Amino acid sequence: MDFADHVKEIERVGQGSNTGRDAIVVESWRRCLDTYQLDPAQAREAVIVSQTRLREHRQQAEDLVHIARSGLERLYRQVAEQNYVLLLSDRQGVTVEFLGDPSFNNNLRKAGLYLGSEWAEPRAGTCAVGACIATGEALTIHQTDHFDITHTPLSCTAAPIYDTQGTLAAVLDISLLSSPILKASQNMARHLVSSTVRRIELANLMASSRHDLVLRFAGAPEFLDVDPEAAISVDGAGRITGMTHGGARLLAASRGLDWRRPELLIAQPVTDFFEAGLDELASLTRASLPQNRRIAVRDGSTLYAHAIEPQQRTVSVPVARPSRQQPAMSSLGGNVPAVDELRRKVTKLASSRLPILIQGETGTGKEYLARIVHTVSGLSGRFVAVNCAAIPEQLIESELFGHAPGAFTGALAKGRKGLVEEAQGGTLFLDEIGDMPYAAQSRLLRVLAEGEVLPVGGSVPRRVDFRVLSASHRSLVDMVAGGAFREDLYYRLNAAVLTLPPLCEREDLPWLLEQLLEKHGTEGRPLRLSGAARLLLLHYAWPGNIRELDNAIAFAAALCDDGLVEVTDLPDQLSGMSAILGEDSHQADLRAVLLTCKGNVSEAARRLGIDRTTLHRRMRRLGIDRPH
Ligand SMILES: Nc1ncnc2c1ncn2[C@@H]1O[C@H](COP(=O)(O)OP(=O)(O)OP(=O)(O)O)[C@@H](O)[C@H]1O
Repeated sequence: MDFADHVKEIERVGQGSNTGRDAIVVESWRRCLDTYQLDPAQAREAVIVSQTRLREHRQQAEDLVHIARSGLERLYRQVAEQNYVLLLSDRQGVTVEFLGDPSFNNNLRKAGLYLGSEWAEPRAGTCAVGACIATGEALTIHQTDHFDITHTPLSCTAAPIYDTQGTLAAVLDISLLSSPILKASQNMARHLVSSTVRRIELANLMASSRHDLVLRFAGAPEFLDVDPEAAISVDGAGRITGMTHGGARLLAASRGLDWRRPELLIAQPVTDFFEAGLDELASLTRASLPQNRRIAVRDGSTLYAHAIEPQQRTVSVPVARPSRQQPAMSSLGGNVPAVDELRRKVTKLASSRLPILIQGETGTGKEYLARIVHTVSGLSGRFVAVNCAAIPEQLIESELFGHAPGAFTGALAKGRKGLVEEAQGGTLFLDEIGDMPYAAQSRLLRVLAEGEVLPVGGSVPRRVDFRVLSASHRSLVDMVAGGAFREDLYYRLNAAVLTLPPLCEREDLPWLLEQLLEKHGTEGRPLRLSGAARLLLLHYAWPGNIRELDNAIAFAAALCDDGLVEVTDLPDQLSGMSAILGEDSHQADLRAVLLTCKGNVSEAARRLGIDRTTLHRRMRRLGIDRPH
């Protein structure tokens, strides 16, 4: 379909004709024409917000992104081979998290599939994120369903993420730059996105309901403990305090209410919706088999339920908030030779103020190490981290070096300091330095060589004094050879090199695991692992390195009962492995305990808190022999 036909079709729909599009598309086109007064004949470039606004949006979405990350990364791994990119946008439609193949960066950025792109309907016209925000439904906006001709090559599928109070909090989207003609090709994508959202909402509800009883529901007992469809939280007085979107729909359906009106559900007595008292609901714990945990809903249907007791906590700490403290040298790793060697190097280099290039795959802890270097160096200024890949190309110079008064139309009249000056007396950490555009590389080189920064549009340089650390997961040497990275800048940045190994090579994995169990536990009470969960965590290949491990533990912390992480609380890519091990989790748990006790049944029974006869009976039932 060419441009003129596309505009004509939108105009016909605006005049009330039916052109065979889905109702959801027709309604969005009408909103674009009537409410936002957009002109289909005028193509608009994708809008990318400034780095400063992006930072604000990301900060607001931080908790959610942290909880969502494990789900996002898993989804991305499932779809990346088909060339999908993944966006998480906040409720204003601003992309706050992005996962995509960096080799397509330029095309993706142009298409608006990037960090900071703004996808609200009034800005971008009909698109999946915008229509999802407007309707609250999961949907696909395929090619010419888009209002704006700029976006018609794309096929985008999005699902809303609701917070525990039933308000739309974010949108998860997967998009293709080019796609098969048929819209039906995206049905699987919708299914994948929706199930990821379900798990993210469940993790979010678990993380925010530590004092409340959580009830999870499924239509079939087999899925209850592994992939519940809905969940709600209930306080000690039996009132509903939170819900996943599935939970909202379930509650609303049980009384013939509208799920879009969460105020009719939140704070209502749970007994209004189920044929059961609070005590009865609270008794539906894992102590009884899933098939015995049936519960009658007020609309006459039957569900299976799983009650998770509130966790006893004295201080309320949001479990999902990442620590903002500067890590100390001791937190670099366990006492193994490779880490000791790294520690020795860091101690020597930290006080020298030499520029250090930190190398390592993504998620190996490059920024974490940079923070340690900053702590150890004792510099009095701030640690300022800049992700060069996240700043749109046209803004990178003004973000880094600031701009002089009136340098841009619409820019602040007073001018603004850049991030380089914010690092005055401290450390500037340039992450993904390989993504810095060539022109900005030249300016950075001048700053480093002369100790002066010249703001964009300015004529008077200002003196700066800071330590520069940089990192890249790409090989800068190759980039220099290919002419994409300035050789002279490369030599300025890598006066010294620190290399972080991938997680699968780290001998201190058990130590790291303990740190993260402590980090994601409640105050003074680290998370605990079942034997099988520990085995899986120690044997998994960890393609995503420490970040993936960190996310997996954050995810498990949100899902687990009473601080004990079992196999079913781990992200799917791990819990799936238990089938590979060929054992159910009880069997693997017992086996692990027996192994650690070197087959001593009395000791194993003591650790499990049961007597020896019971342990022998369980071993017989599960077909386990004593290890020799
Ligand atoms: N030694 C460590 N101990 C505990 N947590 C760590 C350690 N190293 C890294 N982490 C955690 O792992 C996660 C990833 O670390 P970081 O962001 O530093 O990785 P990165 O290599 O900079 O990633 P990217 O290449 O994507 O920028 C963070 O949540 C960080 O807190």
